[in-house]
Order: sequence, then structure tokens, then C-alpha cells
Amino acid sequence: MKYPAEPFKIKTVETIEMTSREEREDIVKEAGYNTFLLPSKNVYIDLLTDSGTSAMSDKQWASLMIGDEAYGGSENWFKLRDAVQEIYGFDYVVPTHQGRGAENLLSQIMIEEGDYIPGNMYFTTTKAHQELNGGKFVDVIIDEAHKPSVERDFKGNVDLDKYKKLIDEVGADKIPYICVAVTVNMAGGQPVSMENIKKVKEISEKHGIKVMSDATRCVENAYYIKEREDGYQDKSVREILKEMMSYFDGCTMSGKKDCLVNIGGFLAMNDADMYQEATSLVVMYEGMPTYGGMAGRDMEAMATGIYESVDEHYIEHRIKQVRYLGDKLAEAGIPIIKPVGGHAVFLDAREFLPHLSQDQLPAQALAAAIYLDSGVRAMERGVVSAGRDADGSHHYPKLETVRLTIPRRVYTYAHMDVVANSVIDLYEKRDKISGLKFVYEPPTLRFFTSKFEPL
Ligand SMILES: Cc1ncc(COP(=O)(O)O)c(/C=N/[C@@H](Cc2ccccc2)C(=O)O)c1O
Repeated sequence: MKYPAEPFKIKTVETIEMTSREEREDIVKEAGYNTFLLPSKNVYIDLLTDSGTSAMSDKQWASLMIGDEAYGGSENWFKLRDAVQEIYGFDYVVPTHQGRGAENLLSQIMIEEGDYIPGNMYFTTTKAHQELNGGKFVDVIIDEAHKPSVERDFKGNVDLDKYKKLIDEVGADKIPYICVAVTVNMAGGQPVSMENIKKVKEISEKHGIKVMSDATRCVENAYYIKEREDGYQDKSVREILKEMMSYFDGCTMSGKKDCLVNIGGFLAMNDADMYQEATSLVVMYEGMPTYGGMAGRDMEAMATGIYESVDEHYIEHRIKQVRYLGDKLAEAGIPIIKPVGGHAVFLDAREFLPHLSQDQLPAQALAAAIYLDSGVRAMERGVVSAGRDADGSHHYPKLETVRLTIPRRVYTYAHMDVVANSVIDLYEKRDKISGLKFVYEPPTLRFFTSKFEPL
């Protein structure tokens, strides 16, 4: 079915309020035209992120009642460890409070000053932790990933020639690992094919380079392999996911996405020595290696969510609900990144607002305009998110986008219609949208807390 009905019935509801246009003008000004700084109570449909915003199932809520809050050896820890071993296939698991906790551990363990970390397009926190430990991120994604209107089945793929060229240039001994994100968030939630993962593994093994994954949205990636890659149509998403992860030496996981929980994450690996290092480090940052910054109840909920995330009906609806919104916008001629990704529809702000240069912060301006128009909250994924280069100038990314990020099991198709209608109405009066300028800019990860004013 092109757009399947929600494979769940609603048992608990959380009412959402609609503000007036006049109220939103004051609210967005108070938030410095930064959607991260909007009070949740003033947001009608919240598409800021799919991180930590999923609806938990009744079974997950029941998990909270069997939280074993023992400081060491919590029963919930063993359930989480077993779930990771069974669904992803890694031998060792170190729990962390969320993805950044795992990125911190991995970067400290694997990276030395002057190392190079190739990856399929940057992600803000991943790159920040790599650089914090003296590493230099090198983008080895295929060129098409930086071209919004170019359609490819697997736009998240690694460009194998770029990867091999980097190895030849800097030497394999300066590359502790390649980080393959599945899917690629900043490219528009674009997947990586199984064939590409296998080839990356082959090249890496030849040079003694480890292959790590940012597995944050790996179930969505597995669904695209089932849908688009020859030889996988008759396999279950669960089987595809297991095969996919078998080519990695380990992964960082933000459980707040595909694992369907509000908090949680882990670092997984197959190497016993690396596990030993990680367990001695985790106590510094997250707590015992049997809770890693999570309560027992959260570990239980995550173990349950891991099993639910590979349910065929759940993941089919998840992907196709996002596609529904993307298709509606594309049919109306709205410029979006194509093909539609797994977790969000990305508006091409450069095409949407051709009268604004990147210095006028088009994606930030468009996100603020959408909130003003309809109370829908989106996220800027352009020059503001990209930050500044070492010489202090803006880092101008090729992609200047606004991300409409769909939480899992939260909204219905009717909400998608509200979002689509608002964006389409705004597009018709897009020339009225003015640019923004910084009035406050923090030194790192500026998109979270910067404040702006209309030009
Ligand atoms: C591919 C990938 N890898 C790691 C992480 C970190 O995981 P965590 O520490 O948040 O659990 C994330 C988090 N993505 C969230 C939240 C976010 C984070 C930074 C800037 C904007 C938004 C988002 O995309 O909305 C991710 O997408």
C-alpha cells in the first residue's frame, strides 16, 4: 500500500494548543527567531527532531514498572545487552545516556592527534567529538548527496575512490576508522546500500582500518535496502539489519531515534580490548558499565523498543508517512531534497528563497517563517548548523535546508496535511520572507542557542 494506515490505535493522548499569529510574532521574537528556543507549549506540530520524541508503546511504558535500579548488575542491563546482541549482532555493549555519550567514548578510544576520520557527510556532534580528540573529519560521500534535486536510490553511499584516495594521501596508519552513517542525516536521511557497505569493509580490511557505523537510523536504512536493492525484497528488515551490521566492527547508537525511546544510547563493538577500554572510560562520563547514564527502567524500555523497531508494519508506516508529506510537497512544486529520506522531508531553502544569499541565513529565516505561519516547528540545517571554519569564516555547506522531522508513532496523516498546506501557502508568498542576522552566537554548535533578528 502506498500510504498504510497507522499500525496502532491510540490509548493516551497529549493535547496540543494552537496559538494566534499575533501571539507567535511575540513568541518567535522572544526566541530570537531560533526554533530550538521556542517553548514547547507554544508549538502546534513539533517537527524539530525525531530524537527522543517517539511515542512509546504500552509494552514500553510497562517496562518502566520493572526498572531494577540496582547500582550494579541491573536486570534491565542484561535485557538491553541481549537485545543489542540479538538484533544488531555485536558481542559487546556499553550503555550511554544518548548518542553523544557513545561518540565521546569512541573518539577518545580510537582517535589520536593528527588522525583523519573519513565519513559519509558530517554530522554536527560526531564531527565535534572527532575534532575534540584531534581528528580531522574528511567527507567521502558521493557527490550526488550534495545535490538536492538529483535522485539516487542510495544517496548516502561512500565514494570508494575518494576513500581510497584519502588512504593513499595520508596513509592507513593515520586513519583509525571510517564512520559510515546509516542513514545520512544531513544529506536528507539518505540510505547506504548493502553493496556499498561491503565494499567499504573490503577496502578497510585490506588496509587494517576499522569500520564503525553511526547506527542511529539503521532500521530505516535496512528498510530502504529491502525496498530498493536487488536480492533483498524477500528478506525481513530484521534479517537485513543483522547482515548490514555484520560488516561493521562496531557502532555508536542514539537510542532516541530508531530504538523508540526518549533517552538512551550505546557503543557496541566486537573487539574485547576495545570493550575493556570503553568500560574503564564509561565510568568517568556515564556511570557503571551496567547502566551508562540510564535508569534501569530506561534500559528496559530501550530493550523493548529495539525489538519493536524491526516490526515490518511499524517501519513500513514510519517510512511511508514521511514519504506522504514529501510527495504532497513535491506535487505542489515545493523544492525538497529527493528522494524523500527516512526520518524527515528537507526543504531546499536556497531554491525556496532564491532572493536570499547564504549570509542572509535562508534556512534559519524559512524555519522561523513556517513557525510564524502555522505554529509548526522545523529545524535549520544550513549555514548556521555548519558553523565556522578554523579561519573564523562561515562554513558554507552546499545543502541549505529546513528539516521537517517526523517523530515516530506520534502524528497522523492529518497532521502531515496541515504541515504541507502551511508550507505550500508560504511558498506562494515566499518573496515576502526576509533574511536574518546573528545578534548572539556561541562558540560551538551555535545552532542550538544562537539568536537572530530580521534584516
Ligand atoms: C546521525 C546522528 N548521530 C548522532 C546524533 C547524536 O545523538 P544524541 O546525542 O542526540 O542522542 C544524532 C542526533 N541527532 C538529533 C539531535 C541533534 C543533535 C545535534 C544537532 C541537532 C540535532 C537530530 O538530528 O535532531 C544524529 O542524528
